[in-house]
Amino acid sequence: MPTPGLPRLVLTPGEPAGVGPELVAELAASDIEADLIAVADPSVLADAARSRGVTLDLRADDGQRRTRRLPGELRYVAIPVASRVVPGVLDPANASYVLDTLARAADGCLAGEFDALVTGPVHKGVINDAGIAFSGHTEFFAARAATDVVMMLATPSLRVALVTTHLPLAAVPAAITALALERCIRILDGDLRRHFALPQPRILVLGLNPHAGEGGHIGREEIDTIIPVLDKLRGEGMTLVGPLPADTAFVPEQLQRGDAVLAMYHDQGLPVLKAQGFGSAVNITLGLPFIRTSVDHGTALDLAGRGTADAASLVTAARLARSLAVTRIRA
Ligand SMILES: NC(=O)c1ccc[n+]([C@@H]2O[C@H](COP(=O)([O-])OP(=O)(O)OC[C@H]3O[C@@H](n4cnc5c(N)ncnc54)[C@H](O)[C@@H]3O)[C@@H](O)[C@H]2O)c1
Ligand SMILES: N[C@H](C(=O)O)[C@H](O)COP(=O)(O)O
Repeated sequence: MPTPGLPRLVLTPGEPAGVGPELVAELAASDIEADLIAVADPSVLADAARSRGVTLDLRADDGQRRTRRLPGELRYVAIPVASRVVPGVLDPANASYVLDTLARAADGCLAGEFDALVTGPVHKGVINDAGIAFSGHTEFFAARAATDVVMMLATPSLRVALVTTHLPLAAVPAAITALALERCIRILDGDLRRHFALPQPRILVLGLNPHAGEGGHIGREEIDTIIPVLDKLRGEGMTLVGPLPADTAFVPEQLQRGDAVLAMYHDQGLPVLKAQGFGSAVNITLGLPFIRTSVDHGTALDLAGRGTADAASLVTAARLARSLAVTRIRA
């Protein structure tokens, strides 16, 4: 079979004052077998590489698929920042720049220009401070691709997916509707089969309330919404365990029963995953028509420009994106 060449991974460094640009430089210095194309201001990448002590060979992307990339080679699609970047100092003037990089990268994936997207961390607060409503990459790409998605974070031994993502805790119960839960489980089940070679995924579904509602005495969402959806989908052949009390669902004996945990909200599932694997976990958006992986950490403004931030999560995210892209290209 003729080799199609290297997979083309598009990278968005995220918040320019955060650690994202220097981590992209570090990734580019690695020997990952993929072409790397950053959508960014090339001067931000060059400054970040210098601060990291990394030598980059930066060139504009010509759209061609290459068969070889040497460590240090990084292509770029240029988008200029609006305001000079000072590491560690947020500037709302650059919020549109960040979103423009996400939009360009996603559109390139949708058009087949790139094989997968790997994102660095954005600062949600500064984008909102600039007057632009934004709750996260996951929601942004879902809107861009006009599809439903599911956020899942993974370490080598734990996968945690979320029914709801970035919304106030007070808004969570109303967001867990039968429709939303059913859509979420269908996407999770389907993408675990498609991308993770699990022919019959076993999903551990958490309850919303303490003790999964204690038979209705500590909340009724399990009885009124979650159990009926699980029963319906089990009837279609899915393997769904639960709803489980969240406090004991992550003990090793329980985790052995499943391939992924489905948490009802962000801080029900992610603290456990990050306590186990912070810095080397990957965030994957399921349900998109393109592959998107991301770091498990934020902008780490306290570390920006120092050259000490750990690139492990970005490197792991890029390796997973590459592997998923190669599988897709060969299929
Ligand atoms: N993938 C993303 O886009 C993403 C993920 C999480 C948080 N965020 C955003 O990042 C911003 C800051 O969030 P936060 O302060 O809660 O989390 P954070 O991950 O930026 O920082 C938490 C702690 O972890 C450390 N840390 C983070 N990344 C590190 C790395 N690569 N190497 C070493 N140490 C690292 C930081 O120094 C800090 O002490 C927020 O706006 C948040 O929304 C973005
Ligand atoms: N919820 C993610 C986390 O805590 O790691 C993070 O905020 C990034 O989410 P997006 O990929 O949707 O920006």
